[in-house]
Amino acid sequence: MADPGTSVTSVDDYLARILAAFEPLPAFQQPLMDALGLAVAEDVVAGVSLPSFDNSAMDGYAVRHADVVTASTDAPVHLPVVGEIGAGQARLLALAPGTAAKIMTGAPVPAGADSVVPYEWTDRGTAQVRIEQAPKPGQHVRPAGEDVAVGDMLISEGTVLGPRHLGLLASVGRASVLTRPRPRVVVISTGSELRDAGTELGHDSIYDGNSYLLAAAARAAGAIAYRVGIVPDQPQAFLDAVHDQLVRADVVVTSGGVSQGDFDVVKEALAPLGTVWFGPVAMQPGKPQGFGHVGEDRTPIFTLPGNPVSSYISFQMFVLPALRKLMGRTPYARPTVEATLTHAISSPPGRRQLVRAEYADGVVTPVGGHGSHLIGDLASSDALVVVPEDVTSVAAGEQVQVLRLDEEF
Ligand SMILES: Nc1nc2c(c(=O)[nH]1)N[C@H]1C(S)=C(S)[C@@H](COP(=O)(O)OP(=O)(O)OC[C@H]3O[C@@H](n4cnc5c(N)ncnc54)[C@H](O)[C@@H]3O)O[C@H]1N2
Ligand code: MOO
Repeated sequence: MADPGTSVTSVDDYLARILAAFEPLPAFQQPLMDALGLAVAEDVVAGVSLPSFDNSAMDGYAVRHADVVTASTDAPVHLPVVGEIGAGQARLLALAPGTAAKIMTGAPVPAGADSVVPYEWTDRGTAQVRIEQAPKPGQHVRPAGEDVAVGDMLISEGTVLGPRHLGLLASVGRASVLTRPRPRVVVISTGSELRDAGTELGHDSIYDGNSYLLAAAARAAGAIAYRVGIVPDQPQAFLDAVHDQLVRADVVVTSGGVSQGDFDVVKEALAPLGTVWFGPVAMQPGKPQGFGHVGEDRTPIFTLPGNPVSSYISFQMFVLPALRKLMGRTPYARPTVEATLTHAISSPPGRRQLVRAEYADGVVTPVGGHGSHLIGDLASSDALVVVPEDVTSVAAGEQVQVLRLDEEF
């Protein structure tokens, strides 16, 4: 992708070229709490069974079913109590016929016992117990291996680990799990007109929304985001900022400075390197794009357009799939869902248009105007209607494909 492009590249070709430039990050054993939200890179097989020994489901008395089978309120059975077994205090290993042992929930059922009588069916005796109701054979005993057997497949490769998976991993004794790390994404905004939120604005300056927008999108995608903030329209300052950041970057994302202007700093600084492709992509918003590699380690760099909506949509279309590939998460690109369009849309021929919209229950409503500067409208939307390249108008009531922006996938 070193040659500067002149002809328009299709969205699909551009994405395919980008994805071909990424391989999943190498996986390593990470402590469980660090693995939350990461894709597991191994098939996890149970090394122990769960429960790992027969244990009591109730506080009560471990007995042999045959000894208490006749017990009733009118004809209670009396048994001598020969010991007490608390969870984690397995002193009594075997129970002789005709005896009972106090047992607590979770404690191992002694050999010889096969059932547990809950306290509520007894007089809670300590030397001798009066039993007024018989358990069924095996009742209130949780047998070893009932839940998980040694060798069971617990979690298959590629699963994104959530709280329940981590609980299971810890329950089978795993302190760490093979997972791919979160990619580190450095986000840089370019533009001499930019000021950081919370500072004074001049008469011709604007607040830098993009570095927050993109860093937050990277974090929401599961990456670690470093928001470097603003770099002015000076090629050397830009190159210095990029090179300063490479040490902590798996991916660099910039915004601004990639179209046809006289101060398009990103293009001016990177084009001479010959390692970054710049060109128009057949998409609206987000026509001017750039992607390539910088620095000794050939760190991937996405140079997104500066208009906030273009920047965000470019992230969704190209950066997000690349980050997911690095993380070993599939599918790479956000899937579409079908919905009924409430209002007609027109679209330029030859470009895939992504229309800001609100989605609810299979119905999608366009939000605001087409302008790529309308970040207010962007924030009010939660979906993008995809109008294909060869479609120039869609009528109200037609079925369309929609990208739901806040959906996990
Ligand atoms: N003669 C042409 N002009 C433009 C073309 C074109 O084909 N020919 N393409 C337009 C399109 S489409 C887009 S998109 C923009 C992209 O321009 P740049 O990537 O060079 O971005 P800038 O010029 O730096 O900024 C564009 C716009 O966005 C505002 N901006 C930039 N950074 C931020 C930020 N961090 N936070 C908030 N807003 C930002 C900036 O002030 C400009 O208003 O080019 C068109 N022009
Ligand atoms: O194609 Mo630019 O990305 O909108 O306004």
